[in-house]
Amino acid sequence: MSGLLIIGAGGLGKVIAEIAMLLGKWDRIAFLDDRVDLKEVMGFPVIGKLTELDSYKDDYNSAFVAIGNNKTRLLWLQLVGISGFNIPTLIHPLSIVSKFSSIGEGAAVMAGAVINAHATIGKGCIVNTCASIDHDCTLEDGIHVSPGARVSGTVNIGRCSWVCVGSSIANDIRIGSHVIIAAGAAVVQDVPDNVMVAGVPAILKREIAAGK
Ligand SMILES: CC(=O)SCCNC(=O)CCNC(=O)[C@H](O)C(C)(C)COP(=O)(O)OP(=O)(O)OC[C@H]1O[C@@H](n2cnc3c(N)ncnc32)[C@H](O)[C@@H]1OP(=O)(O)O
Repeated sequence: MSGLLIIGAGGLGKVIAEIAMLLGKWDRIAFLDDRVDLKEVMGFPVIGKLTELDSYKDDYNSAFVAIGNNKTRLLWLQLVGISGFNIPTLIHPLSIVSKFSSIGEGAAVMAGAVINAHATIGKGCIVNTCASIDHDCTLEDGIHVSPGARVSGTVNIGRCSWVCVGSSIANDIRIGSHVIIAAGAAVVQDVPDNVMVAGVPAILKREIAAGK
């Protein structure tokens, strides 16, 4: 047994802590969070700030980044790797994940999610509650597929994109990097990099400045 440090004690951190608890692989779980007043979440201690990461390496050999912002999550994932922590993949026991799929380090699959055969999920991705990723999809690093979103077969999604709650993507579609697909959208054609699309069918709503 060993220790798991969860980076970020917000909503995502809580869900991650519960999955880690259910998996039973760690004998202690703690958070790092920059809110000075926060001392405990769900019975797990908040033991320090994010910048203090390195000082906890002796007591916690694994770390998981639970930061909602996709770019920030990937950045911290890189830092956690450089610091030499093990980076687990956290899969809720009540999700359905094909043995023919692959899921990158630092990614999480929440309760009720389904990942079908030959889907590839990148590092630091979040497949949230009851979302589905169908066969032959490729999700690059740092993507968040929000609760109840549906990604049909053979869809490619670029780095750090956000598929918002309840949206759907038709099969054989390419979604660019740093894209936001708004809540409830139905995407039926390819989407370029750095845009927000919304509606049924989804149309371009605005551009997103590169790097945002
Ligand atoms: C466990 C969890 O909680 S995980 C988190 C889950 N959360 C989500 O999935 C977030 C869902 N949020 C949304 O969908 C939001 O609307 C966002 C993030 C897309 C808003 O993005 P923004 O770029 O800030 O959109 P903004 O408010 O500037 O709106 C831009 C335009 O898009 C429209 N728009 C925004 N969202 C939607 C939508 N879901 N459907 C249709 N149109 C929309 C706006 O009305 C506006 O239209 P207009 O230019 O014609 O007036």
